[in-house]
Amino acid sequence: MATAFSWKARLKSFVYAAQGIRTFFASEHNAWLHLAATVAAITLGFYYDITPKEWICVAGCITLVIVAEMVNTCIEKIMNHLSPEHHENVKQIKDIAAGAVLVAAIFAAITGCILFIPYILHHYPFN
Ligand SMILES: Nc1ncnc2c1ncn2[C@@H]1O[C@H](COP(=O)(O)OP(=O)(O)OP(=O)(O)O)[C@@H](O)[C@H]1O
Repeated sequence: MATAFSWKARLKSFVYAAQGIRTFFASEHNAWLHLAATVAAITLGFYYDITPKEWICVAGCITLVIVAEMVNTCIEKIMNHLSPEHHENVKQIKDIAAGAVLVAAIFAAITGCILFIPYILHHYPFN
């Protein structure tokens, strides 16, 4: 039977999720790289005064990559916990999860180039 709805329980879930985000950024080296890329993209966005639609693209890319990395981290931790010994299936699972992050990061990098290169060329004409 479902338990009764409780705002206190919902608030607790929110706090636990925030703890998860804090743990991710405090302990994962890849998270620091994503954070550095995020700061760079936001700085460029303000510097070139990009449009609201372009901000949505930037925010979407940042979110996509960070969410992919968080899910990848979860999969790594689950596999390390359940199957610490070497196994070919574990390798495939971990590599596919890492590949998902790479796909997201390539998409974000391509989007960043399409978005920012015209601004850079416009502000610094080389000819
Ligand atoms: N238990 C395991 N069984 C088989 N292969 C594994 C196992 N653990 C890791 N691997 C594989 O070994 C390689 C290196 O994994 P490892 O997690 O050390 O590096 P990584 O992906 O760079 O990790 P991190 O992002 O934490 O630095 C990857 O191909 C991974 O799939």
